[in-house]
Amino acid sequence: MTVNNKEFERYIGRNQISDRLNELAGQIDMDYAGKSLVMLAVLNGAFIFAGDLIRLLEVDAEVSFVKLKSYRGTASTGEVQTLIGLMHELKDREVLIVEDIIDTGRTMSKLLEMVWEQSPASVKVCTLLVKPDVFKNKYQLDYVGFSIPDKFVVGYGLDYDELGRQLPDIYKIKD
Ligand SMILES: O=P(O)(O)OC[C@H]1O[C@H](OP(=O)(O)OP(=O)(O)O)[C@H](O)[C@@H]1O
Ligand SMILES: Nc1nc2[nH]cnc2c(=O)[nH]1
Repeated sequence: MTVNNKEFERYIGRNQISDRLNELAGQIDMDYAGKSLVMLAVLNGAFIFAGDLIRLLEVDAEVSFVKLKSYRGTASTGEVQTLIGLMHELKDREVLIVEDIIDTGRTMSKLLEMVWEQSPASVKVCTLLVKPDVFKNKYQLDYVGFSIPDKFVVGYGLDYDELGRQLPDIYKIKD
């Protein structure tokens, strides 16, 4: 499979993603039983994951978005830009941040600071993917779909220079 002239191979299939989402939704429903949450999804990459996950939840869930950007091509720029900031009243709310991937952890670190400034009742992080060799457990991740090696991935919302987001499976770059 080619995206923008780079070769990728299938890595996590749609059925595996779907099974894992059901498990994550079950855990979230249990943890937030009797409460309502605000799902804060990080654009662009998390739009598909957040859309699929929210439809599996039984607890009351509002949805809100921020748009942050740090990647260019297949590498982090080291700088996290806020393209759309927080729009939702988060004071005293139970906030569940939803990301497609945590790599260096810089994007999430910046977002956690932005969210805690709003005095929410609680903040938890749900990410579909994490690269533990890069992230090195810098802070707590409450819900993780899959831990993956330090390889660039696309599909299921994740892009390579904006292409590949529409792929239903997740692909990793060929060595
Ligand atoms: O842990 P980090 O090293 O900060 O990387 C993770 C971030 O990188 C990706 O976003 P990207 O900057 O590619 O923007 P996009 O979501 O619009 O594709 C991804 O969606 C995360 O937000
Ligand atoms: N598409 C994509 N975006 C990322 N952002 C941080 N890591 C990655 C990755 O492996 N793939």
